[in-house]
Amino acid sequence: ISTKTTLAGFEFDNCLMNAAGVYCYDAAELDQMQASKAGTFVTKSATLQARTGNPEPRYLATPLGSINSMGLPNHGLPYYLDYVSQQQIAVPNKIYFQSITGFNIDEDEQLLAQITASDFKGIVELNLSCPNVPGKPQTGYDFETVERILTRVFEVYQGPLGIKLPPYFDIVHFDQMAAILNQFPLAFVNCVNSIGNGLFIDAATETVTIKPKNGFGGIGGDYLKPTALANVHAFYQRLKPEIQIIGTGGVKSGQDVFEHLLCGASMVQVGTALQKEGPLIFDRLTAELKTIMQQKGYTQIADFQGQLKHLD
Ligand SMILES: O=C(O)c1[nH]c(=O)[nH]c(=O)c1Cl
Repeated sequence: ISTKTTLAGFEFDNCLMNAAGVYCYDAAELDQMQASKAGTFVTKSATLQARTGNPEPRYLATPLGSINSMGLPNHGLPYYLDYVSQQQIAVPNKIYFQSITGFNIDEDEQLLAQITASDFKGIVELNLSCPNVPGKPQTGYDFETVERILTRVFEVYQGPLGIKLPPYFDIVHFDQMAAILNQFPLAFVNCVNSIGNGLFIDAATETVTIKPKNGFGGIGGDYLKPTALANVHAFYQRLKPEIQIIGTGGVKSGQDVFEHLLCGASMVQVGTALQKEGPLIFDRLTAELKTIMQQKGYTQIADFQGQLKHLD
């Protein structure tokens, strides 16, 4: 039974990896991802300059998930390009993901120019959905800007590239976004980022639980799964077949992985549960997924990927 997958023309030994932001801030965390059963890793979203991010506390694990307002803390793009360059030599024949996010279209272009000038051979994940930079809207909710950015991106960058989208909650938005995305040679669309600007409070102290933005932050975990599956399936149904789907959100069991694949995902990312359990989670999720596949008589992901049945 195989859990390997293909994305952007590359084969991965396992269809599981981290979600950007989790276990990917520095070399120590990325080394742990490299040593895990994950098929590959994506770096923390990198910006032109290193950032310390928002004041702490800025992350809280809750019984059903997590809330975060990290504020894009990262070492800057050169740091991650250097790390990936080393890994391309140390662990060759493996394709890595570099997540990037600019604060405007010119920064996106500069980030891509740096990647082009480097020896990076992997896949770019352009993050259009950070909900936690005070004063900055989530680009993914501004459809005209998304179209403008993608037009410029594909004028300047020739390598495999996909985007990380926020969750949408309206069928018309799925239709409108898909119509925009189908114009571009995207390798993938990653659905979804956290649900932006949720609020988790402590009734005992009558206080919010994270410091930035009066306690408002991105919501992950169990709360997110039905929305994540809907976004994966909605875009799977609407996008041209050349644009594959990465499924992210609410994954903490092999069944959750199976559900994302059934909805149309080709790769599945793990965030909140990885933060809680650590990289050994990939051993557990892979074993649980294989058990489910075996019980159903499947030997490879293609046997059931995207085959979610409707009630017609
Ligand atoms: O606060 C963050 O760093 C952050 N947090 C998220 O939940 N999603 C993102 O894309 C980012 Cl960039």
